[in-house]
Amino acid sequence: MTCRLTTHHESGYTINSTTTTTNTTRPQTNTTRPHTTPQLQQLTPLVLTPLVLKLTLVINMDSQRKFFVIGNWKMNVDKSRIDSIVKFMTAASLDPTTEAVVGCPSCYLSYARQQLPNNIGVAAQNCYKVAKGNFSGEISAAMIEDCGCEWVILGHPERRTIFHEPDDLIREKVTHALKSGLKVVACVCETKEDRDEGRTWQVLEAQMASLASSISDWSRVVIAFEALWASNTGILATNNQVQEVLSQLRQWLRHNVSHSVADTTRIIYAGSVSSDNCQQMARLADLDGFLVGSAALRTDIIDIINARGSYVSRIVNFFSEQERSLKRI
Ligand SMILES: O=C[C@H](O)COP(=O)(O)O
Repeated sequence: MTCRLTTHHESGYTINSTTTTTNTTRPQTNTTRPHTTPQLQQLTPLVLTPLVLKLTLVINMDSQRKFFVIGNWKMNVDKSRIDSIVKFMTAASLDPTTEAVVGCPSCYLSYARQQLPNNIGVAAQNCYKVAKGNFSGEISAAMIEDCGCEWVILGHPERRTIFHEPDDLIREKVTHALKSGLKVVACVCETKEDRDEGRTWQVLEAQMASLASSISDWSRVVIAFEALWASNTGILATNNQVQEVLSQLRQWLRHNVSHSVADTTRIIYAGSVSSDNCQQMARLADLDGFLVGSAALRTDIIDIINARGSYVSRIVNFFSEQERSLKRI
């Protein structure tokens, strides 16, 4: 007998439990309890024990979208702070099923790359739209690669709001970065005014349309949505608010790019993500990771990198406990 149980969780995980027993028919005897259903009869210890012993849990970690966490240091580090962050990140046990990256100021890109192990990527926090020229104060995609880094964050909400970068400029930067071979964390965001005035989706849709027109290879792009009103304001976005936007972003990709891009593109959330809220959010169906600011400077980043793994561990532990209980019947 082969029994396949599939549970699809809101996180996007699928747990397949496959059990196999021999096909021998057990003779009916009077020892069968009269009030048990056929299903319960199957669960008698004699049958159950071999079943449970042969239980294999196959965790399909939605292999299409590897969990992605980027800790953005912004302008808050120097070499000594980088050293201390590197120390606690390298000492920790990081979930290998999460892709972990740090966002580093341009002057420390080489330094951070040299200090960090290869399982932690390094991203620049911005770059310009051309390879070289007279653009004082800017850096190019080629320079980022020359520093040994493979990621760049573009259209960060602070670039959009403080430095007034328009959609067109961000689009040109994304086009150039991808053409140069970098991978891009492309950000979209909403402000408090956008939300209060009910134009969240209108604003995000315009940003997405502009970005999408610049993206030729979606496999090298992660979309980051930031609720600016929930970043360092003391207000936290609820899980429902986050899931609602992420789901709309995925639907937008489905309708305007392709089903395959919608299914495979990672969409991550930013806005005061910390040790306290990351595990709850890691369960959201359309959430594939986090863009983290202030918590990336603290050991919180370890919990955040491990947030989805911890959720899976809890599910595995749950099944193990069930197995132990059934053995005790
Ligand atoms: O780059 C990170 C985002 O701006 C979020 O920052 P935060 O986690 O401090 O709110």
